[in-house]
Amino acid sequence: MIQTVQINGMETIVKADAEQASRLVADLIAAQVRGKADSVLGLATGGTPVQTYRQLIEMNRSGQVDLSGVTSFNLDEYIGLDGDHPQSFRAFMNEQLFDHVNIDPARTFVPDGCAADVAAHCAKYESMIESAGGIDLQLLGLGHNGHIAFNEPGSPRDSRTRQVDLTPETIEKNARFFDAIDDVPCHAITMGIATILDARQIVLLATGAGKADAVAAMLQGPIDESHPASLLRNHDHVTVVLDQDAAGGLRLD
Ligand SMILES: O=P(O)(O)OC[C@H]1O[C@](O)(CO)[C@@H](O)[C@@H]1O
Repeated sequence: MIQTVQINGMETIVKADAEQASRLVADLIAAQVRGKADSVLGLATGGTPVQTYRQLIEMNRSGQVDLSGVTSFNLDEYIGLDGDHPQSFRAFMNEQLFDHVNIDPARTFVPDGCAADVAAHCAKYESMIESAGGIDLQLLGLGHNGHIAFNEPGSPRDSRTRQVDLTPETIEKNARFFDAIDDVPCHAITMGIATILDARQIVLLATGAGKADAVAAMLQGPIDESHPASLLRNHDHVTVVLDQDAAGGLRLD
């Protein structure tokens, strides 16, 4: 089943399964880069984009997409983990994508979870994005509680890159990547809602039945800071890519 629908102004594409949804997202990223070799990509971590990154690796190896001119900025990083820590988002990105494609490592940026002056680092991250020309395409996952990046419920719509506290729910969900829940950092650096909304195009990928409620609230609930992903409806170029399970809570009439 392939279905493309407009839901409250958001182009929503429902694919049969997570693999097909991930392939479509890889195709959208590749199309962006083919159209503009020096594209600035905003990238995400978490379980959701892993298959998309595998597809991109394959496409890069087979010459279907050249990432040598691309600059990337990741959404977030745990406070207290340096880039060598196996559970840091920098290590995740290196393992899942950067080490396997021809992107220039010097042009891959992830917030520094061990920055001595976090506020100054966040301000610099914002100015680096601006100096790079802004983000052409921002890839997003979706938290079960509606978070985007680490913008938890209640995050202000005008928020920019900053230090945040993680909710107990997010810590619990992300504990699967750590040996023990007590190892999960309680704080992170994240791009803000306004930083994300500055991207020229946003592609949000959500898969699995566990995301169905968050997807329905994002697309068909109130636009409200209590569900940060709903604020994406204030952007005019968002593509939501779902598998059937993640679309299961939508009213499609
Ligand atoms: O893709 P997952 O692992 O379900 O995570 C969803 C979201 O949660 C985060 O991992 C943060 O908790 C985001 O980076 C991601 O978009």
